[in-house]
Amino acid sequence: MPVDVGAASPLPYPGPGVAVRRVVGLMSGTSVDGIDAALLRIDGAGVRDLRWSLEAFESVPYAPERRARILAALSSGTPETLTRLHADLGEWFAEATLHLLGSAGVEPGAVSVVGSHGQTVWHRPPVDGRRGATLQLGDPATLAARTGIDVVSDFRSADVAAGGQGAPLVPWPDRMLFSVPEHGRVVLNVGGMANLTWLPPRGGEGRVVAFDTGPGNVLIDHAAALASGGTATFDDRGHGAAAGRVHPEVLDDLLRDPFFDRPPPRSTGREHFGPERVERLAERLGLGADDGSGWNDLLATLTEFTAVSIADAVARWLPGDVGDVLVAGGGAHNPVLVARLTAALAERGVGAPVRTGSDALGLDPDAREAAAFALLAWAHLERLPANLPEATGARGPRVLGSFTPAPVDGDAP
Ligand SMILES: Nc1ncnc2c1ncn2[C@@H]1O[C@H](COP(=O)(O)OP(=O)(O)OP(=O)(O)O)[C@@H](O)[C@H]1O
Ligand SMILES: CC(=O)N[C@H]1[C@@H]2OC[C@@H](O2)[C@@H](O)[C@@H]1O[C@H](C)C(=O)O
Repeated sequence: MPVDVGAASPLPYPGPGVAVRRVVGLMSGTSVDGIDAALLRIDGAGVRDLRWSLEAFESVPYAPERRARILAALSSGTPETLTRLHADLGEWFAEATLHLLGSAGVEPGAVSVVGSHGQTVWHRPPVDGRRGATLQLGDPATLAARTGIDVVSDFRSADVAAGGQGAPLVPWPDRMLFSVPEHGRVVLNVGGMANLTWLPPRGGEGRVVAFDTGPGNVLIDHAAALASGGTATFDDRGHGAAAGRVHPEVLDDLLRDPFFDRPPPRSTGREHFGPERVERLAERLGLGADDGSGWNDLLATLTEFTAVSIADAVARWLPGDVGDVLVAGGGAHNPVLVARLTAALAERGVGAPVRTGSDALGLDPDAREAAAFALLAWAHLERLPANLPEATGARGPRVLGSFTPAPVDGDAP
């Protein structure tokens, strides 16, 4: 797919570049459901004549004990458990990369670089003049050693060091992947958190607007886990929510969160919208282990909360025409959430079609973030700044990521 992203690199292009690259992108998101791995083929050396195609994609779910370890480390990790997890995630990311390449029949030697987002442990945006801080785990040296491929990781720190939020970072790839000349559009990710990118029509005036809307599936997931005694990790296709009734007063309280009044740039994470909130709500509603319909009401309330907070953000903060809303991320698999979002948008005067699926996006919606980190790694190799300061609040454009070379003589275990 040819793209013209409109903005040339503000930095000098360093050299002739490499005409065709294969690049792997890895994402372990705030849902902690698994590792998404995408293999992109990128043709062209500069940003203006870039062509790309998704050659392979795999989502490798975390085994329950691995997921439990990550969640425990995120909520109450010690220096030791976090350090061990950093090393182990490096091994797991390498496994996922080699598995992806094996399935695609591509030799590691044919891959230029792996762009590895890592697992966010903590994300503190800048507030009241205090700088932000963010940390993603997943040792890049281990990943480079096991795969024999150079790695770009730690994508958020340069933006944070420049006074930015360090998130969202998908807007730059989004502009390449999804903008169209005919109309403006919203690309929405409903993962653990939810974030959106508003793209002005390609080639026209207007700046990209992007920010975190608030929670995605994180609260719904935790309610589903509590409701099932730990056997479920999400509300499959929204069945629980569909069977429940919204608690209007709980919904109002949730929507009163000051985060929603904060204008962009803004970002958030599990530190703010996390499982503890659900535990407090379950206590407030007096939900016991066998209270099936009570849990369904909570699932309905949290699903409504997620949908309404996204629709409010679209209606409140976007500057221009919304021709359509493309939904990516795991939330696209929840028809109840998508239906509630469509209705909430219409209630706010946004009648744009809400579209899910590969036909709408032009690639597998579950692959969007992993593909984005492949493009961000490519941008690093090309020395292209890839944060959008208007989205993150950074003082200026920055080349994102840290480079870890693979050992020259290989180092497989
Ligand atoms: N069949 C389904 N029914 C309902 N929800 C689903 C289904 N499949 C996936 N999901 C939801 O999608 C979530 C995973 O989404 P995704 O992989 O996009 O999140 P992530 O990348 O971890 O998050 P983030 O984008 O915030 O980093 C699951 O935790 C679940 O809530
Ligand atoms: C700190 C962090 O990991 N943030 C994630 C999270 O998941 C969704 C939303 O919150 C987004 O801001 C971000 O990820 C995407 C990939 C981004 O940076 O664009």
